[in-house]
Amino acid sequence: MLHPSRLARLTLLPRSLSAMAAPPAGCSGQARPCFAVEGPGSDLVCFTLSDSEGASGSGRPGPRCFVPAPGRCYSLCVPATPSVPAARLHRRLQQRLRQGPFGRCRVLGLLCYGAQAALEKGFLIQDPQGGPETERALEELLRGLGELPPPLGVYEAGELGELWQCLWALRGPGGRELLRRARVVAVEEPPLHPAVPGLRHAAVFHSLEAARSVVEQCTSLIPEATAVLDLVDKCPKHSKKGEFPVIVIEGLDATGKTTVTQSVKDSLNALLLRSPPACISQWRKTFDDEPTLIRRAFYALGNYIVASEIAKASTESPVVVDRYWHSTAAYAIATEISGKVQNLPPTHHEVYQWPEDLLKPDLVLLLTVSPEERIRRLQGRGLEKTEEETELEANSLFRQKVEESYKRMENPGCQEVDASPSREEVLRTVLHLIKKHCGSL
Ligand SMILES: Nc1ncnc2c1ncn2[C@@H]1O[C@H](COP(=O)(O)OP(=O)(O)O)[C@@H](O)[C@H]1O
Ligand SMILES: Nc1ccn([C@@H]2O[C@H](COP(=O)(O)OP(=O)(O)O)[C@@H](O)[C@H]2O)c(=O)n1
Repeated sequence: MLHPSRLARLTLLPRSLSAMAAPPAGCSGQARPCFAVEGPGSDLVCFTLSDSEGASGSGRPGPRCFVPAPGRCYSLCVPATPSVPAARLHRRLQQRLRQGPFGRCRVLGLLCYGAQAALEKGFLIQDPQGGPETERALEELLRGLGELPPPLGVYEAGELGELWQCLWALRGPGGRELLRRARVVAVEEPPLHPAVPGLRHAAVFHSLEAARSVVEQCTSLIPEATAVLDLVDKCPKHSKKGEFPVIVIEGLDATGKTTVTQSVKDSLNALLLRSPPACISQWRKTFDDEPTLIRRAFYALGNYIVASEIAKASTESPVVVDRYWHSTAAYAIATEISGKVQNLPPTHHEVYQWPEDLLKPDLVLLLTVSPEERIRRLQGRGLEKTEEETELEANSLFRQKVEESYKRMENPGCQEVDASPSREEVLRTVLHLIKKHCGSL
């Protein structure tokens, strides 16, 4: 359970995060918070709250589709502060909303700007049947979080067809207080996806220290976190590359990375490494089940461990690496940015830049195949699919966002290789590029 004093602290944003707290341009100047509902389609549906009474008040009519007639609609949000307790609270709510009385509801991701324009993350819960059960269950869920539970938003249609939000603070056993009642008014989708400004704090880590401090916050909650930190701390800091070339192979699952890295290893007499490294692979499942903040910090630390392995190995032979920082960043960006490819951070954005303290490879090759060929290869391989792989298959938008994020990476960027031809031809192309970029081997 989250201690109330901790919950209160979560609402205070550190100064460095003030940029992340700014409401999107489409919502600036609004006294009331803005909301953006994510999915299930590729568009964000954005709305804000207005003081004006009645259906003829300012702004476009509220997004009525939120409240399924004759059903009801609710929202709950928690601070998006990139802290382990906040991330775990969000995850806990997400898991609870998949169970029991919420089974009949549609649950959509919600991003909003709360007090002092601080970004909050939460859920819009659409109950198609209405009735008191869902509201009762939500209250119970929130009260179970401690003495200062996040408020509950209840949406209802007015007599003139307008949409209202009532925000309730839950007090004492069974008590509640109306914090505000305001009209819901649709606004334009902001030019920048609301999750973009926070990416560098919540999902894409640009220094060992940033990732390390997240995993350090987990040591009392996740026993494996201490073991990961022990391994990281044993690695020399600021590893430097040896004289032999270091080649990274990136790409979506089943694009041929394992096949190519193995053949390059044999052809060049190279050492083959992979990220995450074998020494932390046994804890992958544990961290994959954690919220983004923790999961991505784990993979980021894996890259620093691999960096020290690369540094050592590249003094003796060429090194080929199966996935590295670009994978960690591209998957993190694609999972955090909902909706269409256009919602990704713009090209040259800071999230696409290589971390200054991480050993840089000489060459990064991005293997690409058509979605159809990828699925054929996945099926041919016949291995059990991970949750993320299943999502990739189901969600071609997600796949496009991962691939586009890879392509936007800079310093070093990824050089694309069409991996659709035969294994032999792909290997020839890859060896040719290595020779061109890294000289004679
Ligand atoms: N060029 C290729 N043509 C046809 N099949 C390929 C080719 N490269 C790899 N495969 C097959 O596709 C599947 C996925 O390849 P793999 O190297 O395991 O991809 P990844 O490591 O990127 O997940 C494997 O069954 C592999 O044998
Ligand atoms: N360097 C890395 C490697 C993997 N990952 C994560 O691990 C997943 C893929 O790993 P995997 O071992 O299944 O990769 P393949 O076997 O498909 O090459 C991605 O979806 C990423 O979420 C990461 O974040 N950073």
